[in-house]
Amino acid sequence: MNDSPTDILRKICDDTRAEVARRQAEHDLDDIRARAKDAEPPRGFARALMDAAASGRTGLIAEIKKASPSAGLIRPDFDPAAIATAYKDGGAVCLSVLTDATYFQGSEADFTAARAAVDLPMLRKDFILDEWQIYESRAMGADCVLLIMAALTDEQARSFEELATALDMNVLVEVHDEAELERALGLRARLVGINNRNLKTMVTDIAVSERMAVQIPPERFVVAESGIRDFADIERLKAAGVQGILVGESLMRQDDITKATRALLGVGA
Ligand SMILES: O=P(O)(O)OC[C@@H](O)[C@@H](O)c1c[nH]c2ccccc12
Repeated sequence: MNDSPTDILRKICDDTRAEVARRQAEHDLDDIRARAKDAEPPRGFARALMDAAASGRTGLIAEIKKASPSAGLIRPDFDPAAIATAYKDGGAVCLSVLTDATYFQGSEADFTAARAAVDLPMLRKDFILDEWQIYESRAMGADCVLLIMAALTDEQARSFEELATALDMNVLVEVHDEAELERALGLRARLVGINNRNLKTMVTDIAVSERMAVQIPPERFVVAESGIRDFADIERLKAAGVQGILVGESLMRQDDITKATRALLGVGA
């Protein structure tokens, strides 16, 4: 690994730790645990994806993303509830909502507004570095959390997965290369996400998913993430064994999100 101190992921993680410490000062562990216990029951995230795949469709996790470090502001007229509804009408089976404020201009309010607008299972998309954030995710109503192998030790990944599972959430484990994949396969998570974006260079290339999907054993469910733009991309990914996709930017840039989502999935209007 050639992690340098200027590595963007490292910087995001440092800032996230500081931000989490600020929030922990408002809600300590007992408090956030109690809120997680009282949260609305989980919606089956992995099940929704698997049902789609079982009926021959590529399960779309559509992402609500206002801005990103690589693209800057993506959607100025940002209404998470309206976008959630448009995604659902377009055929998304799950939603992902960025809650990181510093780099993605997201928030917990975006997440809860989207969740209230639709009945789709919800991924809380953030940089999870502390068990406190797992309770926090369930407390806001998350049905799935993302665990980024590049940001975690094996021990952290294992214990976070165990906690998320105990709270009845699913886990999407994210990998970008073979070394991370090998570590991820040591976990129990069914859902393995291959991030096409190189977090050091910010370049996306769906060939990363094509190369890696074939290395993932059939009992796992393969999700390709980032840089997916059209139906031709999906056909390429499907041919490589990808069963689900996570798409944000290319849909968030469209005026008519429902229409764009249908077009992406190759569904007639
Ligand atoms: O907007 P895109 O290129 O369609 O990508 C979506 C999603 O894969 C991307 O937002 C993402 C994948 N892994 C992440 C980890 C943190 C933040 C963001 C991400």
